Amino acid sequence: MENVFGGRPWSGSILSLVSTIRNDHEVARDLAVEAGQHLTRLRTRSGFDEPEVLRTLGDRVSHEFLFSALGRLRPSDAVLSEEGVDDPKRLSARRVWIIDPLDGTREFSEEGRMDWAVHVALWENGELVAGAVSLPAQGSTLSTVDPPWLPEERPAEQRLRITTSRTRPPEFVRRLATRMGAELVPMGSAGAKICAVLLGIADIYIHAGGQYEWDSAAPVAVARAAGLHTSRIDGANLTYNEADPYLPDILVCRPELSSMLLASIRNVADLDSAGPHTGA
Ligand SMILES: Nc1ncnc2c1ncn2[C@@H]1O[C@H](COP(=O)(O)O)[C@@H](OP(=O)(O)O)[C@H]1O
Ligand SMILES: [Mg+2]
Repeated sequence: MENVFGGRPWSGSILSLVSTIRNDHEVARDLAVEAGQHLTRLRTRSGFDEPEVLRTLGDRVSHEFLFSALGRLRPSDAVLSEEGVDDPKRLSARRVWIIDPLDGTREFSEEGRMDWAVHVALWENGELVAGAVSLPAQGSTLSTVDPPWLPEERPAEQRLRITTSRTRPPEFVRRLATRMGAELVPMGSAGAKICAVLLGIADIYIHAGGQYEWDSAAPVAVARAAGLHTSRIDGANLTYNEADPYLPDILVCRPELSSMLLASIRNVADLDSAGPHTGA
């Protein structure tokens, strides 16, 4: 029997067609993984003698791969990328991919560091609906295809671990950690830090003082799917695909810690505004 195009029966071609149709979760995961493979090859080929060149090439190679792959796989969707020109069409688009082609660019250019990531998220009608963070140097990818199980709750007597920027930790996070008797876990890359909370390496990620939507969209999509608390540090919702993609602060933590943390953050902020001698 011939098919409508006069060729051989369909069975083989349907199977191969089905295997190439991926849902949005799988697209996010597969693209994050493949971009990570490009970055790993680049790192091996280039070495670490010229970190600035490696950083520039890394941002560009990964952005170009992701941008063209999304153009092929999801031609009707808009893209907001850290490394791309901001296309105003995204503001009226129903679906927008928010990507950070290389998060933790500084760490990527330092030999031996494993705290850098590729972020791919999909925003649809006001919500993050899919996301993936690949950690190529750690050999792992966390995604909404199969969100990770949260690790066991830690016994109350154990010190909480707050992961924060390795190179620019906000001063108030240091004060918060001191007041709470918590330990700081410095690390590069917002994605790597949120994955550290997902994997039980830390309990809390806090940032303030500057960041953009692409730094957190994909890891927040995975964190929410896994059941973590995600918000601004004043407890407000994190919203994405805003006209201005600046999203300067974030709190990600195990859900049972969120009320206590938001109250502690408020206290530290109140003390800060009361005067420098009261803050420590
Ligand atoms: N004050 C600030 N202003 C703007 N971006 C910031 C920032 N602090 C951190 N970031 C961005 O957040 C990501 C994680 O930073 P950190 O490792 O210091 O925690 C980095 O993304 P990129 O590596 O994609 O540029 C970094 O540029
Ligand atoms: Mg980033």
